[in-house]
Amino acid sequence: MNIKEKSVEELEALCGDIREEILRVVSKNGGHLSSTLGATELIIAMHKVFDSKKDPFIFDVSHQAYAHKLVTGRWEAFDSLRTFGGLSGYTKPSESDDDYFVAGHSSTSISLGVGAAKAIALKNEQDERVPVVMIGDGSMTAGMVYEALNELGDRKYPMVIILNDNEMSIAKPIGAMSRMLSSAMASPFYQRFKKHTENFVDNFGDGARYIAKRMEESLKLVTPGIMFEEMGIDYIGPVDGHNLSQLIDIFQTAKKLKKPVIIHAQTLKGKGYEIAEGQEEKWHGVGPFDISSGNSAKKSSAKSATQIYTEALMDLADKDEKVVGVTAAMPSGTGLTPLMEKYPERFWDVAIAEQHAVTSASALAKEGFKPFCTIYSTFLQRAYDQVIHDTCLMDLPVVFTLDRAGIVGEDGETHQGAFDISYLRAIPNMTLLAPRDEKSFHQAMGFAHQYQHPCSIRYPRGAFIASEELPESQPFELAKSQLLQASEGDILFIGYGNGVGRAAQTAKLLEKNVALLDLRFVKPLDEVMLKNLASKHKKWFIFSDSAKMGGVGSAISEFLTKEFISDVQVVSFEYEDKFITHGNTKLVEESLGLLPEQLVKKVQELS
Ligand SMILES: Cc1ncc(C[n+]2csc(CCOP(=O)(O)OP(=O)(O)O)c2C)c(N)n1
Ligand SMILES: CC(=O)[C@@H](O)[C@H](O)COP(=O)(O)O
Ligand SMILES: [Mg+2]
Repeated sequence: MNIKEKSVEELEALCGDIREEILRVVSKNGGHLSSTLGATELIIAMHKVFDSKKDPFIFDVSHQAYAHKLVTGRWEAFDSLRTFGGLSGYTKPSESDDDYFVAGHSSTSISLGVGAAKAIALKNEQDERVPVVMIGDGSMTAGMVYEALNELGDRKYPMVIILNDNEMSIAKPIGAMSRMLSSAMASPFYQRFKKHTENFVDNFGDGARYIAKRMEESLKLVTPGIMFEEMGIDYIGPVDGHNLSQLIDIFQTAKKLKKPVIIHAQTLKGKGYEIAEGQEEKWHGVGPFDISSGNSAKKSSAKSATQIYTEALMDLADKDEKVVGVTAAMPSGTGLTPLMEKYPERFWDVAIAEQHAVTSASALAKEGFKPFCTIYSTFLQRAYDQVIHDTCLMDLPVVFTLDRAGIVGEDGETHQGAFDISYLRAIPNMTLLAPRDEKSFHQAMGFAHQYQHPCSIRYPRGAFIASEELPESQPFELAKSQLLQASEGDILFIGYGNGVGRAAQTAKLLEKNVALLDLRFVKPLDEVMLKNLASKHKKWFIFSDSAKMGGVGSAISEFLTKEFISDVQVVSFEYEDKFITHGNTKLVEESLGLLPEQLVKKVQELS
C-alpha cells in the first residue's frame, strides 16, 4: 500500500476502511479497540509524511498501533490478531521491519527515540532519518518520560513526538500532567492569539519579539507548550488529531524543523464507533463483542481472582480504616474501582507511576497505615528498586497484591506474569505467599493484613484452576504449608498458588496415588514439613505458574541443598528460560507442554 501517492481524500477513505477492519477483527478476537480507533488519522499522517522503512516509528505501549500494522503489509494477516501463532497486539520487530521496537509497558518511547536520535547523529544520517514517536496522554504520566525529555531538551536531537491526547488513560486520567495538557490556555483561541501576535511582531524584528516573549511569560499563560518549550522542545498544538490534511501539513513542518518538537494532537478515544467514543474505560481492552449492540460475546461464569481480591480487600477496608490502597492507572483491571468509589480518601489511582506507587505506599506504611499496593505482576517490574530500597530495606508492612501472575494470554511476551517469584524472592525481609482458591485468598489477605513485614500475594488472570475436591484451606500461618493428600508412594506433587489446581488435575490423570502439598509460602518455606516429606517421598514435582529460574523449584532445591538432602529428585513444571508468546492461554500452555494430560506423561516417564 503506497500511502505517499494517495490524496487526502483517498487517505480519509482509507481511514474509514481501517476503522471497519479494526472493528471487525477486534469484535471477533478481542483487543484494544478505542485506543486504536482514535489513533487512526495520526498514524496515516505519519505514514504519509515519514517512512517507517527508515525513520524509527516508535509507538508508546503500541496497543494503539493497529492502523500501522494494517498499512505495513499485514492487512491480510490482521484476522489473526492476538491469536496463538498470529499477529501480536503490540509492535514486534520479529513480525515486521516496520515495527522498530518491542513495546507493551508504557512510557519507553521517548527514551527509545533519544537513543535512536543519538545513533542517527553518530552515523551522520540526520538528513535522511528522524525518529517519530507516538505517545498517549496517559503514558505521559510516567517518570521515565521526563528523564528522556530532560536530556532531549538539552541535546536537541531532531525528533518528532506526537502526543495523542484523548483525555483518557485506561480510566479517566488523573494528575497534574493531564490537567495541564487539557488546560484552558492550551485552547485553540490562545493558539490563534499567539500565532497572530507572533506574525504581527515578526514585522518588528528581534527587539519586539523579545518583548512579546517576555510579555507572554509575564502573563504566566499556563499552557503545556510553555512547559515543553521551557525544556527546550518546540511545541505545536493543540491540533485536531482527526483532521488529516492539517496533520499532514503540521508533520511536514515538524519534519523540516530538524529539532525536537512535540505535536499535541487532541483525539477522541474510540472515534468511529459511537458506543466506544469518549471516556469509556470498558472499551480500552475488550473481549469479543457484538458490534451492533456492543454486548460482550463471552459470559465468564467462575468468579475471577480479581473479583475475590476486591471482596477480600473491601472486607478489610470496612473493618480497618488503616487499610489503604494504590493502583498505577489500572483501577478496573486490578479491581480497585469499588474501593476508590467507597473510600476515595484511602484508595488512589496514582497514574502510570508504579515507582511512585511503591515508594508512596512505603511512606504510608511508615505512618502506621496498611497499604495494599495493587499492581500486575509484570508492571511491578518497573518498580523493582523501590521495592528493595523503600519497602524492604525499611522492612515496612506493605502488601504487594500481584494480579495477572502467570500466563496472561493474548497480551503475550511483554505482559506475562512470570517473574515475580524470581525477582522478589531474592530481597531480604520479603515474604511470598499464594492462595489457590477463593477461600484461601481471603485467608491469605487476612494473614497479610496483620503481618508486620513486606509481603507479596500473587494470583492469576481470570479464575483459579478449580480444586474444590481438595480439603478446605486452613488459615494462613507464616511458613506453614498444607498437606492436601498423603500417600505411601514415592511421588510428591508440590503446588504453589494456581499450580495447586494444576497439580490436582494431573494427579487425577495418574493411575497411582501421589502426595499433594499446597506450599502456600515460597519464602519462607515450611522446612519442617519439607524435611518430613523428604524422608517419605523421593520424587518431587513442582507446579507453579512462574519462571523456573529463581522460582519455586529453585527455592525447593536450595532448601534440599542447604539441608544436605541429596536423595530427592526435583522436577519443576515451571516456565523454561524463554519469553512466552501471545495467544489463548490454553494454547500457549499446550505449546509449553504444561497441560495436565502432557504433564502426566512426563511424570510417568520420570517416576
Ligand atoms: C508500565 C505500565 N503500566 C501500566 C500499563 C497498562 N496500560 C496500558 S495502556 C494504558 C493507558 C495508556 O493511556 P494513553 O497513553 O493515554 O493511551 P490511549 O489508550 O489513551 O491511547 C495503561 C495504564 C502499561 N502498559 N505499562
Ligand atoms: C495495553 C495494556 O497494557 C493493558 O491494556 C493490558 O492489556 C490490560 O491487561 P488485562 O486485559 O489483563 O487487564
Ligand atoms: Mg490517552
